[in-house]
Amino acid sequence: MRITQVLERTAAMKSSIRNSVIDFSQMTTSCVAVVTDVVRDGQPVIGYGFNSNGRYAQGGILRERIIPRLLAADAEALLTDDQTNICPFKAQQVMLANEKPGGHGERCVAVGTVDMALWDAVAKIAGQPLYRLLAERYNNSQADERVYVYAAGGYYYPGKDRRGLQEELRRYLDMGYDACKMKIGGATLDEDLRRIEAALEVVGNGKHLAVDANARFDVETALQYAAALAPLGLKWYEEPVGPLDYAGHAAVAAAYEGPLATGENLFSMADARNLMRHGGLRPDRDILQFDPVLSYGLVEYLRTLEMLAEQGWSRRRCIPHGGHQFALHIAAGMGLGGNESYPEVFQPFGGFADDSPIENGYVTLPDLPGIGMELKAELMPEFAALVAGTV
Ligand SMILES: O=C([O-])CC(=O)C(=O)O
Ligand SMILES: [Mg+2]
Repeated sequence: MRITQVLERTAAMKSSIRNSVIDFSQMTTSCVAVVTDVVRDGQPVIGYGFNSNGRYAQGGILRERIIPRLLAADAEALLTDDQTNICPFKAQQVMLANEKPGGHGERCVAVGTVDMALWDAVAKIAGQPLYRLLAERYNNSQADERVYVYAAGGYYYPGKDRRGLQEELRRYLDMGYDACKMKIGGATLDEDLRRIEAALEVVGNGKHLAVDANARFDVETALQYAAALAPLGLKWYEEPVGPLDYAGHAAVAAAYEGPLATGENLFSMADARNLMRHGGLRPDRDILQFDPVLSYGLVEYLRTLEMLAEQGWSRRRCIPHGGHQFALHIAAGMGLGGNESYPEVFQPFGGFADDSPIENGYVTLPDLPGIGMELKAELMPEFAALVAGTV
């Protein structure tokens, strides 16, 4: 068997929402298809991937470096030793040939996007949903049959008032979510506190509401917010300071008793390890949000999970960023604490399979081999446009 083509295109992921640091009016993502000569049900197996959200499309790096390396490799260099399936670990070595360590830039996103498509193909070739394959290979066959998910939204957008925020969060609860996340840091502290109060009226109490500052604050402002948030007993306070400011995280953790969440902008096991070594985070309460797609893919994420175990952290503290089905499978297969969900934003990439209702904050995974992109009707045209006429 061999990989016959690796296709990529840029898709729009834009909307008028903004968090405290960026708006998403120009946001894009790369869609990737890994085409193989393996035939299942009369069709060649194709794996699909996209680059999560929050980082722009990676077309240049994909076209100039990553894809040519894969296509130039001997077929066997990308396969398992018994030659029956693709080996994402070997593929990662090929994709990262002649790349220096550290300073990850955006290549980690490009590699992670292809990695998603490779794992989709691997699971389809094996005839299994990805989460079951992962559980069998890496988690003593202990898959979670349902995964905790929370509804991320609560963005700022033009004309949106507190009532608009309340209506949005109410829709999430009506869909079956039991917790929501909203943005802070894009308004004054006073206005944010009024927004949070309005949100709490809908969700009931702080246990059902997380807030996300998107790394907007310096340490002093983060501490001011921490003091104001402390009495609310929130689910978590996310990215209070810059992702690489480990001492800043430690200062906030020392002052704020409630759970902190962070990690979506750390893009390698080595960066995650620095956070664990120096960020003052607490294994009994804090949440780690490393996104497997933004950070070199599942191959690297497995290294990160190993590192966390060495540092004495349970995998249940991990709730990945990105609201994609890939991380949902990883959460179910590897026994993570849950996964983010974007029920309304970042469409058509946000959200899970069309027929997967949320019940009391949990979602079950479809039985289809692979990741299940095919079960999200509005998403598939993004990939179909990529492969049309090529297979
Ligand atoms: O607004 C964003 O960039 C997304 C984000 O932080 C999240 O999902 O936690
Ligand atoms: Mg965030």
